[in-house]
Amino acid sequence: MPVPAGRRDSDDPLDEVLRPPPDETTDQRQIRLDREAEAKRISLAICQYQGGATGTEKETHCEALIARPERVGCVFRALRGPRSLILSPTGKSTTLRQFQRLYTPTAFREERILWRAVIQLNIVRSIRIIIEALESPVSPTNSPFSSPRSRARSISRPPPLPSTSQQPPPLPHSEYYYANGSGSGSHSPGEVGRSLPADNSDGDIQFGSPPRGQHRYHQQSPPRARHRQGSNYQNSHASGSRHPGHYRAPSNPDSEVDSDSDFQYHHGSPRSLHNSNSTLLMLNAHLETLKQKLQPLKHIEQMLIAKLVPPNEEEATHLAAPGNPYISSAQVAAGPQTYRSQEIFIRPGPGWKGALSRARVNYPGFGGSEGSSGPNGQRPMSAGNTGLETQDEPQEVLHMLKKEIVQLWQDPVVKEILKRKKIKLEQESGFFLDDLDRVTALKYMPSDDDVLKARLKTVGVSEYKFEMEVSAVGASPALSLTDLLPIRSFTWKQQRPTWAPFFDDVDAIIFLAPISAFDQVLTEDKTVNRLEDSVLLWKAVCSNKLLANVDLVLFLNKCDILEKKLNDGVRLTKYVRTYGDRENTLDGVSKYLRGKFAAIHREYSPNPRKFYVFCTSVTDAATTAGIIASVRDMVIRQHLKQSKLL
Ligand SMILES: Nc1nc2c(ncn2[C@@H]2O[C@H](COP(=O)(O)OP(=O)(O)OP(=O)(O)O)[C@@H](O)[C@H]2O)c(=O)[nH]1
Ligand SMILES: [Mg+2]
Repeated sequence: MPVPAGRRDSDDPLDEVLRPPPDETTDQRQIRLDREAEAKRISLAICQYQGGATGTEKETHCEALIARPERVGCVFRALRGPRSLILSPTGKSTTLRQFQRLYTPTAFREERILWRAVIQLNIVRSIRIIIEALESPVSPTNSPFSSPRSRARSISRPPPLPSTSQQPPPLPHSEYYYANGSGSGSHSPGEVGRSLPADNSDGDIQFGSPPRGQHRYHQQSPPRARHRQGSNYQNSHASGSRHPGHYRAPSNPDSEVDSDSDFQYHHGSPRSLHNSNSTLLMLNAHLETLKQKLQPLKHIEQMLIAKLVPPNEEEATHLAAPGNPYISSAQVAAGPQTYRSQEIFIRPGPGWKGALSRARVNYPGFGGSEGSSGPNGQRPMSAGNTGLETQDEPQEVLHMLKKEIVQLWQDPVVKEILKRKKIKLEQESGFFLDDLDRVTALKYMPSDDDVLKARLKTVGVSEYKFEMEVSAVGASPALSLTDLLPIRSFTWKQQRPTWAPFFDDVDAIIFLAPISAFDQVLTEDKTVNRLEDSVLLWKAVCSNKLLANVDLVLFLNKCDILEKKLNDGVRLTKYVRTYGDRENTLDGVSKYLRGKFAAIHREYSPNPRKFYVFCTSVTDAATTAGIIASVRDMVIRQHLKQSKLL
């Protein structure tokens, strides 16, 4: 029996839904056919990409898509698109930038100039941290935390909730659509590691830790240099004092804690380091002069903050204590804080970029004879006009002070003090002091890697919808990614009810565990090892019933920093007792941790589900592109499966 036009001879119940309406007009028919053609194009694009890979699973997937393009079109258009959530204490925004690089390479390239202000701010921050370190005394003793001699604590016992009555404010939610454009992107499938080493079959992992409540704060007289008049860098708060109120700021946030902390000379005695720091600063007139010369950076910092924070934002400074975005600058002002314990933050979304674009046109000379301004005085965002010619005072000042910045950073006394204070700027976010020649050049244009390395804290929940640029290679359907607040294992329970709506309809969770942080403690609770916190959080995510059917993608992140640390001789076993005497290499450590995380997933997941794990350095554009493409594929595949189309 012939099948009527627009009908399919099938007993598939979806055909009923997809069938064109019997009273379809010619115009409606045309619209439908156009949509189907577009859906087919997208499907084929996915398959072209996937066709580049091997594996029957992918081939089957492609065949299924090609066989039913109109159905796929229905999913992409009528239903919600693929969605995933990024959960992590750190690395979320960088991962989002990687997705942007892949999906909208032209937009990514055009926005690079806007990141110059962030990089300038990162440089200024590094300098101010150094100066603060010079001005504050060095604590003679350190926490015994993580000593091999301290007692071991199993991660199965969660840390107590912090004694805070502060409630998070309502979470702002914004949606950010990356516009279509033209450009290209390439990607290759990354490794999906599901095999586990036999000796890592259980999730038991033990960290060294001090007895609870043992925090030592040392209030010392500030060195005389801090009281010099005229220094804009004076910090009126003694570093390391106990903080009133809810927030207990450590004396040395983000510091690594090492029980073998005694200061030792390795290369003889540089200058006069044998006495106290105040003596040191007094004797070191050279550093004092440098400090004075670098004073304009304070003004530059204020300028940059004003540029980055949209004018309609209430908070003028947006200084937040790390890990605790709810500490406002007003609260910060009320209690002693070190400069280092605070960080500029922005709300997620395009706001700050808009503010920055507008700020650029306010510079004298811009939009004049160069003819570079757009129709409304806006700087046109085209690759041809990058804004590099625009007068940029912060860049000029950094360029002018490059020599002094280099001298400060390379000064042996500075190096020793930083070492003594366990401040490893080169391992911290937004570190550009080793690239000063390049990044302080007057016509400096940030590279892709610079944009990924730049640090700009975001506070709030944001959903980003990535739509592939038309000409991007390997086009795929729009993908939504939600960036949640920075989370800690102890805030998970508190904030989970607020996040529950975001868990709904999610196809995958991308979880980033910064495994390089095995020798660091949380800023909020110096008794909790950062790796331990990630493990606890992972356990909570795996066991969450709302997420029981959601695929999990685990990024064991910051492998580049991990490798450097291991090569520097920092031993994992000192902090993770269960590591025993295994090889202290990137390969050994990542295999071990991969096994532990996988075992927790197996043990705690309410239902069986897919689990993918990658060792990543998400700041590395080259290695991450393939992984991101694979993740995108998985999310799309899971989405189709959830929609019962695969
Ligand atoms: N070296 C290195 N740096 C990384 C890696 N991943 C992230 N970073 C850096 O770590 C810093 C923090 O990363 P973000 O992506 O801003 O972290 P986030 O999760 O968005 O943090 P919040 O905005 O505070 O919630 C950035 O400067 C990144 O460049 C990595 O794999 N290697
Ligand atoms: Mg962020």
